Amino acid sequence: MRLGTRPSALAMAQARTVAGEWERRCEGLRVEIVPITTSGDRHQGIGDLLALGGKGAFVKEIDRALIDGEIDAALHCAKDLPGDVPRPEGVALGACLEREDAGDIAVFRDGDVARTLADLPAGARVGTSAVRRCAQLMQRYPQLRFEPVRGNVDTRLAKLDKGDYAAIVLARVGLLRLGVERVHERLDILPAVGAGVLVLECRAGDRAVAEQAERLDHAPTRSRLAAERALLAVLRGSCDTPIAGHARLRGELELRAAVFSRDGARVLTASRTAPAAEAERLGAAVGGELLDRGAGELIHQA
Ligand SMILES: NCc1[nH]cc(CCC(=O)O)c1CC(=O)O
Repeated sequence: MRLGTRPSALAMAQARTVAGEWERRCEGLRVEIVPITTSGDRHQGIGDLLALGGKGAFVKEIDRALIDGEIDAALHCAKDLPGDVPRPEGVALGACLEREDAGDIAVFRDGDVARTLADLPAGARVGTSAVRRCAQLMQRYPQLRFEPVRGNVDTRLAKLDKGDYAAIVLARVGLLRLGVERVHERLDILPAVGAGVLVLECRAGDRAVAEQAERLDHAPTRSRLAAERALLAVLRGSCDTPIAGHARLRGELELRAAVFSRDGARVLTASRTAPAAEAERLGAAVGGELLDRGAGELIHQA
């Protein structure tokens, strides 16, 4: 089984874990990891991603390799799958792996006295790329300067240690998967759609791989992700839209979502519940409600 993924340290660590788990669950299976450089990996400068046409930049080359038969399966962070365009026709969802932590954290320099964002002096620079994070944090910490920081998780940590920033905001799961222990604060902000979920994709119509992929599937995560991605599709969210969405499953599926202005001064929130079997409809309903209340204008302005 040739499993394609990005060559970043995080993607490779994720792929090694998933490959091991897959081999354990499928007798006789051997998984070979195939690193595939995407345009997103080649262009790590600020603004480059937008020029490349959004988040699809991290998946396009891998989609192509899958469709062309160079790999049999692909591993992606659900968060990196574009929300405004459907997945290509030749690509099918094989498995949603069980969700880990969906939360965001602020990471501080080792040895620094600051251990929370509230500890930082006024004017301190905090590196965070996602507009969703900036919008929510600027309102709570108006004394701090939130500035874009791009690059892989390891690159961002290096920029923190070099002194470019007093703190950086990252996905908690990134550090967990890399096995990196750092001084950090958990942030109580609404997560990104798909945060902390890995998806395994296969070629549409490839029964053999689909059957093996099923062994890795976690049905509750699949429902939660379906609701979140339906929300994103209705809102036509891409990499640079300040949208948050997080579904929980406690008997029923509950989806909470928010759309922000770039500075976070304006916020629209919505939340609804539905049976897990109606995940897509739930996502569409929450998205529809936000659009009715003016989310389209907020997203357009952002
Ligand atoms: N923006 C890139 C990205 N895409 C997915 C993750 C984290 C892993 C995940 O959520 O599965 C990250 C790093 C981050 O946001 O700090």
